[in-house]
Amino acid sequence: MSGNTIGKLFCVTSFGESHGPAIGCVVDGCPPGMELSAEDIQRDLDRRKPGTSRYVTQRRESDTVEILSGVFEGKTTGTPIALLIRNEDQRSKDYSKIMETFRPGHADYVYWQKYGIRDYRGGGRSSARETAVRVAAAAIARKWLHARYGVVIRGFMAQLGPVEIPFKQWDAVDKNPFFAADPDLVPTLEEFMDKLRKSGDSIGAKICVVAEGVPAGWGEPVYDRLDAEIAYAMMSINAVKGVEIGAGFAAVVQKGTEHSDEVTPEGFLSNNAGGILGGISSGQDIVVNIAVKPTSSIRLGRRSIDKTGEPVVVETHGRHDPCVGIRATPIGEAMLALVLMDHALRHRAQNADVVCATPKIPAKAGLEENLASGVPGLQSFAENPEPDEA
Ligand SMILES: Cc1cc2nc3c(=O)[nH]c(=O)nc-3n(C[C@H](O)[C@H](O)[C@H](O)COP(=O)(O)O)c2cc1C
Repeated sequence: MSGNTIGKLFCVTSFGESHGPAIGCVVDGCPPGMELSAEDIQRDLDRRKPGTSRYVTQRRESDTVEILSGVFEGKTTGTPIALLIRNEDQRSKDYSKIMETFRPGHADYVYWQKYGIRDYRGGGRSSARETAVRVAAAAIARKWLHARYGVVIRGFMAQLGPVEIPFKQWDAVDKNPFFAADPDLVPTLEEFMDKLRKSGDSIGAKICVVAEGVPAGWGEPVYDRLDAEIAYAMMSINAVKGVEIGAGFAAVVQKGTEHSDEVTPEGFLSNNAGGILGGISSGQDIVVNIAVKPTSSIRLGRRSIDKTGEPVVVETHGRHDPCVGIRATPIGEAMLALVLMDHALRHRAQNADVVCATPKIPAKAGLEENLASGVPGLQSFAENPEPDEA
C-alpha cells in the first residue's frame, strides 16, 4: 500500500495531479440500491471549487464530475464507483521557476528527496487539487449516512488569522465566501483579506466540523478509535497542522469536574468529549476543530536552496489561495463523512445483532447554542440552561 487509499470497508483510492489531464477516485464498498446521480456529487464539489471569489485562487475549474462505473439505472450497484474530474485550467508555465528550487513550507523539497523526480507543475500530487475527489467520494457517504441514519455533517470557519468568528447561524455559512457562520463579520473578513492580498502574504485559519445524528456505538476501542481515525483523516488534508476533538487542548487546564460530561436520562449535560468516549461514538454531536497553516506559495521573497544546494530567494507568483483555510471547510466535512461511513459499515458488520437493554441516552438539543458560546461543544447546559439567542 502506498498511501493513496483511505477506509477499510468504504475504501476511497484517489489518483491524479494538479496539472495532469484529470483527477479521480475509486470508491469501493458503497452499499447497493442507493439512488445516485452526478448532481448529488456536484453540489458538494461546487462548494469547494476554486475561482469563486477574489479571496481564493483564480484558477478556473468547473470541477464537473463524471460517474464512470458502479451506478446502473440511477442506483449504486455495490461495485466500485469510479469518479473522474477533468482538469481544465492548468497554467504550467507559472511553475517553471520552482522546477529548480524548493518553496519554503511546501512539499517540493521532501518529494525531491523521497522520489528523486517530481511533477512540479502546480505542485503535482502535493497540490490540494486532489482534495476535490475526496469531496466527491464523500458526497456518496453523506447521502447514505443521511438516508440510513439521519446523520448531518456541517462545518464553518471558526477563525481567520487573528479574527475569531464565533458561531451564529448555520444558514449564513453558504452565503459568504469564507464559510463564516456570522454574516455580520463578513465585512471584517473581507477587509482583512484585501489588505493581506495586497501585502503578498498569507494566513492560517481554524475550521470547525460537526456531525449530528451519529448513533452511539460507532468506532473501535484501541488502534482504530473513532477519534484516532478522524484525526488521521483530518491530518491527511494538505496544510492541516492540528486537530482537536471536543475540548481538545483546552482539556489541559480543565478539572475533572469541568471536563467529564455528566449524564442524565434526558441527555448529556455538556460535550467536552466531542461525541466520542473510549474511541466509540456516544450519540452526542461529534465536534472537530482543525488548524490550517498559511499558504506557502507567496509573492514575498523567502530564503531557500536550489537543486544543487545553492542558496536562493524564492518568490512564488501565479494563482494561489492567500488563505488555504478558506476552501477547507467542505474538505473537513468530507473527511469526517468518509470516516463515519467506514465506521458505520464496520459497526454493522460486527454488531448488527447486539441488543442493549439500557436505553440510548438521547442526543441533547442545543448544538447551536453550544457553538454560539464560542467554544464549540464546550458549554455546559447546567451552567447555561437558557443561552441567549445569538
Ligand atoms: C483547499 C486548499 C488549497 C490550497 N492551495 C494552495 C495554494 O494555492 N498554494 C500553496 O502553496 N499551497 C496550497 N495548499 C497547501 C498545500 O497543498 C500544502 O501546504 C502542501 O502540499 C504541503 O503540505 P503540508 O502543508 O501538508 O505539509 C492548499 C491546501 C488546501 C487544503
